[in-house]
Amino acid sequence: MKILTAAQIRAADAFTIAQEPISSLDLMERAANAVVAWLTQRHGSETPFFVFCGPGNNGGDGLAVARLLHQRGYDLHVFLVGAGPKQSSDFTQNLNRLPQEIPVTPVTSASELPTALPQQAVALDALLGTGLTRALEGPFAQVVDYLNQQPVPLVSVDVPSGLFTDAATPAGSTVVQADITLTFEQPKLAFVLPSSGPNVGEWHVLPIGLHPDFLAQVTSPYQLLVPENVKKLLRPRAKFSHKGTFGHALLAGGSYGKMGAITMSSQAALRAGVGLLTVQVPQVGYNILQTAVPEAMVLTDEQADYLTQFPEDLSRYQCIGIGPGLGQAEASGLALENLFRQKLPPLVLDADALNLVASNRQLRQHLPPGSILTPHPKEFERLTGPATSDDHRLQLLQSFCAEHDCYVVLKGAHTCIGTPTGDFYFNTTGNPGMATGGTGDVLTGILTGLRAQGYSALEACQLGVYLHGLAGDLAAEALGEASLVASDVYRYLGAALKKLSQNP
Ligand SMILES: NC(=O)C1=CN([C@@H]2O[C@H](COP(=O)(O)OP(=O)(O)OC[C@H]3O[C@@H](n4cnc5c(N)ncnc54)[C@H](OP(=O)(O)O)[C@@H]3O)[C@@H](O)[C@H]2O)[C@@H](O)CC1
Ligand SMILES: Nc1ncnc2c1ncn2[C@@H]1O[C@H](COP(=O)(O)OP(=O)(O)O)[C@@H](O)[C@H]1O
Ligand SMILES: [K+]
Repeated sequence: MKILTAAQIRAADAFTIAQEPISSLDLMERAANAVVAWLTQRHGSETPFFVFCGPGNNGGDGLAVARLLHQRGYDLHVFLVGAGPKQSSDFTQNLNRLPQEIPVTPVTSASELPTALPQQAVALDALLGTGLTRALEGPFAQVVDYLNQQPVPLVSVDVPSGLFTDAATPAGSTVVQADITLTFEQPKLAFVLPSSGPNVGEWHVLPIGLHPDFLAQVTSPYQLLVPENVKKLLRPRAKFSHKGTFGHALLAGGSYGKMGAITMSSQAALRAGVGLLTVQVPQVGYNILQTAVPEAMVLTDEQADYLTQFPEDLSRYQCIGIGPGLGQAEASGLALENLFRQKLPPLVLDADALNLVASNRQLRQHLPPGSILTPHPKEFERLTGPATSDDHRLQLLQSFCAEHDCYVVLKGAHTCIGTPTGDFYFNTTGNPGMATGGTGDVLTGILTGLRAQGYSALEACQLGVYLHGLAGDLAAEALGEASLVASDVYRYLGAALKKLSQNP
């Protein structure tokens, strides 16, 4: 699913109005109906709604929602902020359509608001949407400060008011802290970035029938990984296939005290469906691997505690994953330098392999093209230098991927896959239960296992990142977020694969 800018959404709106055709007022009605359907499914008519409307079409949505909720027997109170000469015509028409029984209070300062909203109420933020042009001040800022302090669920229509959707929101400005955001047709870039995402709360995309021709032809470098698209990448296992059909992966890593990392990567590669797995570990890891992962073959280094070499014959492997638990011994760095000089199958580089690359210019310059790198933000900034904002981080991601012709899986709440072509894919699965040591090692194993099966680098990234998060979600559903540990993620990988393949 594409992520569009505010200008593209306005163009989609205009195209739909002209081509469907539909009046802008009726399009607003469709949007309001979608919001009302969502709200009434979750809140019975005993819930009073307090609806805060700005002067533009976002406020117009709020007024239409108020009318439709009233028709369904809900108690409402509407507050108007900034209405006047600038109000949009659809706002005015919806204000005129508002039944007289609904109390309407124009607000010019916070002192005109109730001391506190009743605890059983829901507040609806329809102050400003994608038409925001500057940081909030005056009555808008006062009302938003007030809303952020109320002990009631706060639901934003389209966008939390005060949040810039496709540019950085000025530091220190007032922004709605939504519990829920009901956004129209397409998610906004600000929803998936770490500095603005927390304001959005849980978000849901409500289709409002924007014209499919426009959505098909509009281009955006930003996409969301959604099950309908990711599912298409899955390759069924043919009846007459055998273990050779599904590739032979090599995982290399582990060091004294860090054998768990490579052990979990190994489990994950197997659960991702690889045909054969060999694991190269220092001698200290031999018994551990053979006991914990009996399905894997194990090669040992001549060193006891860390890796100093890679197997001589690499031609038998379809992918090599390097890094989990590797450590940063100088000899491991030298082994990596030697490796990068050879003709190689596709690589997945993680953790200390990335730290070694970051600290060694030789390695950085000879990064094999087509490699997949899986840094968390700190590892990423070791590779590129510090990012000053979310936008800057995306720029760094784009230039790093282009310069090194590689794929970077920048891990986070919405993991972002950067590509050499400049396209970005944001993940939609995963949960805070996955913020626990070792879940990244599991991802490395999944990516290595998929790449070895013949998925392209981009396919492996999309499928692997999505499935990893989905496995985490299924694990959290069964066990709760706090107790989730990394090994649960590979234990639920089979269930995630099954769920994705059965997605309608
Ligand atoms: N296709 C879709 O997705 C559909 C979208 N729809 C809805 O339309 C919304 C977009 O509506 P919109 O363009 O009228 O903009 P909106 O956000 O209401 O505000 C504009 C007004 O606010 C003002 N203003 C701006 N910044 C300000 C500030 N800081 N402080 C104070 N004022 C400020 C600005 O005036 P300015 O002073 O900038 O000239 C102008 O008067 C969208 O989010 C969705 O809810 C649906 O109805 C149907 C289909
Ligand atoms: N809040 C969150 N929501 C979704 N996914 C998360 C969240 N926190 C962490 N994750 C995921 O968990 C993994 C953590 O990886 P990483 O930081 O490398 O951990 P480790 O090095 O301990 O293995 C990443 O895939 C990341 O996307
Ligand atoms: K809003």
